[in-house]
Amino acid sequence: MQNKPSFVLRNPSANKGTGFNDEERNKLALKGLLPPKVETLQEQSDRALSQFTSFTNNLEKYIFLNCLRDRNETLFYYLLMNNLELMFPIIYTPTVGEACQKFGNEFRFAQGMYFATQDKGSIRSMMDNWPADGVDIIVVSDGSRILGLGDLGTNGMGIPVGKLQLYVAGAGFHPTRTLPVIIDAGTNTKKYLEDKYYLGERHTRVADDQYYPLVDEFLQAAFDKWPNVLVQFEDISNDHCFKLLDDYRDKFLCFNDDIQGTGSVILSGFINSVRAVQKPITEQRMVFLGAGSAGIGVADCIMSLFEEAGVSKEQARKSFWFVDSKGLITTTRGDTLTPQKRAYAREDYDYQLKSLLEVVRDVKPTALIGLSGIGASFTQEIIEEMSKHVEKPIIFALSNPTTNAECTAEQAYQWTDGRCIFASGSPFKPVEYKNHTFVPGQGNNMYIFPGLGLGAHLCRSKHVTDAMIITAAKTLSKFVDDSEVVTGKIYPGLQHIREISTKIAVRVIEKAYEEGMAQLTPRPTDIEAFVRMNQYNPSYDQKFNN
Ligand SMILES: NC(=O)C1=CN([C@@H]2O[C@H](COP(=O)(O)OP(=O)(O)OC[C@H]3O[C@@H](n4cnc5c(N)ncnc54)[C@H](OP(=O)(O)O)[C@@H]3O)[C@@H](O)[C@H]2O)C=CC1
Ligand SMILES: CC(=O)C(=O)O
Ligand SMILES: [Mg+2]
Repeated sequence: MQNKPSFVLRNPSANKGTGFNDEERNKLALKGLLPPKVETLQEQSDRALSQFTSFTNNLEKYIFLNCLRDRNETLFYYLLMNNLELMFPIIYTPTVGEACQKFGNEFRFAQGMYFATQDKGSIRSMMDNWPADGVDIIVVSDGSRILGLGDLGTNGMGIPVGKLQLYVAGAGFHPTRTLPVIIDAGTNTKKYLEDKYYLGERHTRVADDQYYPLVDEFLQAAFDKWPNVLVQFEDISNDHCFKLLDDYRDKFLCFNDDIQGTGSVILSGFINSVRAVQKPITEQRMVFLGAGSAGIGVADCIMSLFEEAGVSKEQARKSFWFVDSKGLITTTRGDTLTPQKRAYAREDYDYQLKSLLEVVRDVKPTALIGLSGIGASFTQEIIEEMSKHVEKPIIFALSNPTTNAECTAEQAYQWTDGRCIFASGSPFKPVEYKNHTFVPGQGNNMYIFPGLGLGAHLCRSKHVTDAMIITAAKTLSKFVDDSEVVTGKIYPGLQHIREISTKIAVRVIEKAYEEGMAQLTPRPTDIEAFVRMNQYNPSYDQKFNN
């Protein structure tokens, strides 16, 4: 079967289905294997869209799209790129969360690679099994913190798969050169260990003395096999993700999306919020609910605004209040803080504040940033309390998926009487309130990582630096003009993601040359043209050079 030319119909990267023309059908011995009509990509896409919309259930839509991708990659990306706003919430948050939770039950075919504890010592040779010629980008998770849904073990594979689909549609990585990876170090979620359909190794998570060598072997193998690859760490619990980033960020081309990608996208939203409320960063009092990878990553990025305003780090830290599962993080709380929390722990509290409401009463924040994974934690009482003291409250309910959002868009607009600047991690529909339509922004790292990754990869950057993360944020913020910002719009529409990613990639490449990180020589004379030339666009006559 594999040797027959008609096998092309079973190869998603080569398959055109009814798009094969008569000449191709003759040459590839496809005559009789397809219905007579030769269709254009647009005609195929119209049919696929009508099939997609016929499903009433989002998980079925997710399965439909992934099965389509497995049949005809070009058609899948063509459809996706022409229906971004309709389909991103399916292949990505929120539906991807449900798909991960039900991964074992809904499994149909394998995507990506799995490296489990039993594979220790063999990872490099296993990589030779990957069928594609080369790999430019890997998204790797160990499934330990999937969105706000907790430890899903190998069920987390939906996240690297979805993020890479965004890398292709959003930035233009070539689909055949992307590799989703799960490091299977076990799961501590009893439900999955007892689920007969669970597909991972059936044991609790291994200890650090097994975990770190496993990840190290994976990284060494990946960079040995694909020296120009970029590795994105994704949804890895905070007991490991900070150390992994510290250990490898100056060794390999890699970054952590939840720390740095989220930091960048929320910095961008914050830059525009400051424009919208017309109060400088130095007058902002920010309360964070959640001091994990995302919360700390965001604060570290927002710190750059203080630095630019000439404020010392020590002084700037006084504008941040962090609340975790034990309450306000202070140096006097009596527990041992991680280095990341210690950096933002308040030194000026000789009393303890246990709840977010108490903190909001005490601090009178101008901005409330939710990265806790705890749905509905911004209650009416909390938001109304905040609104008493600030004309235009900045409310970011950033946890994913939608069920884990700290509040909904509708609640935020209603409880602030339409005065807030609102963003969420998963999309909310526009809200009608008092004869006004409010369009909530989606503060999600999907606006950053595709362009950041493309830029860093194309110029063969040695590493991903903080300056690149900040540049990406600023580039994104400029996609919203002053007339939009005054209406409370802080993020551009998703339909512009290609253009945004292209500009981010250009700025990242420029930064990489400025910092001496770019290894591509000679430097392209026209960087934007160089980026555009290397972007994948789904078409049946696509010629790809990289
Ligand atoms: N919009 C976006 O682009 C992104 C959104 N996210 C979302 O942010 C959320 C958090 O992600 P991440 O930071 O990586 O997760 P972490 O597990 O690293 O951090 C979660 C934080 O929330 C705190 N927390 C948990 N429960 C409570 C509670 N009841 N009250 C107060 N604080 C609590 C934890 O406290 P403690 O430290 O005490 O355990 C911890 O500090 C997820 O839902 C994720 O989907 C993440 C990345 C990007
Ligand atoms: C968006 C994302 O990366 C997360 O929720 O983890
Ligand atoms: Mg994530």
